[in-house]
Amino acid sequence: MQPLLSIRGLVKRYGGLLVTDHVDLDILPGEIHAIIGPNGAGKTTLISQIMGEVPCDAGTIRLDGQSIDAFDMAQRVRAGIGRSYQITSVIQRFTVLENVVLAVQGCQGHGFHFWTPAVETPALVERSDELIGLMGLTAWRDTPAMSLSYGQQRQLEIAMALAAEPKVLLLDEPMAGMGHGDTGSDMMVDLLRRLKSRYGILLIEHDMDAVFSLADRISVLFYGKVICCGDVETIRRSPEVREAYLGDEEVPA
Ligand SMILES: Nc1ncnc2c1ncn2[C@@H]1O[C@H](COP(=O)(O)OP(=O)(O)OP(=O)(O)O)[C@@H](O)[C@H]1O
Repeated sequence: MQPLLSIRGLVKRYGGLLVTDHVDLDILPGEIHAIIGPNGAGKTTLISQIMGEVPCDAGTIRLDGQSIDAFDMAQRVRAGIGRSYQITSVIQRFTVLENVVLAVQGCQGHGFHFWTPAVETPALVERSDELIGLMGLTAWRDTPAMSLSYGQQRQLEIAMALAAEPKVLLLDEPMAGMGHGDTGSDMMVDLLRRLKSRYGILLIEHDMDAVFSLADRISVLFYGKVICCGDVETIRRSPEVREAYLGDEEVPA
């Protein structure tokens, strides 16, 4: 099966610091590939390189077989790479629908027609409702974002990232700020499981319960280097991974 995203020999240096150390990584269609690693291992930098926000010092990135190395960020988004941010891009006083409509409108290149509010443009509303449904927010469609729970705001962010119709979705800590096993985090796990049939997903997450229940494959990053890549069992059993990252932590069953 051809990978949706294929990374080879990716390098990033900040002065003498090798932050991304010749990373190879594939995301297959329908796969959640998680990246775990201690703070400062280089996870966010790697995502930023894939997105084109941080320039690479060496290596290649292919999307669906096509090199995107020369693409800027906007071209990468158009080619099919989507990202949700740790820092929210939601407009708090807008409703769920208004936020998603704005994202869809921006991605579809609709101009602003001041005489027709975007929320009254049927094609935009239809597509937005689909994304709102996909992210489990239909009951909150007309609720201002500021009245949503933290977890629902993260769901809204992902709905907005999906507006660009990505092939690959890069998720930077979608469970951040939610407690282990709270309803928001359980809900997000269910939603991501549903999304993976439609998108390849690269998941950065510190919540190990979530990672172990969702990931098809896990790459462990340590000082910028992938020290182990495999399925959940391989990662759980790897003495190298335990030593480097999991330590003596109780690994979820
Ligand atoms: N612009 C920069 N200039 C210099 N060093 C940087 C820069 N951005 C990141 N770094 C360094 O690169 C390393 C990797 O950082 P990065 O944020 O990618 O790690 P991370 O694994 O995402 O960490 P966390 O889990 O805490 O989010 C760190 O040592 C960080 O200090």
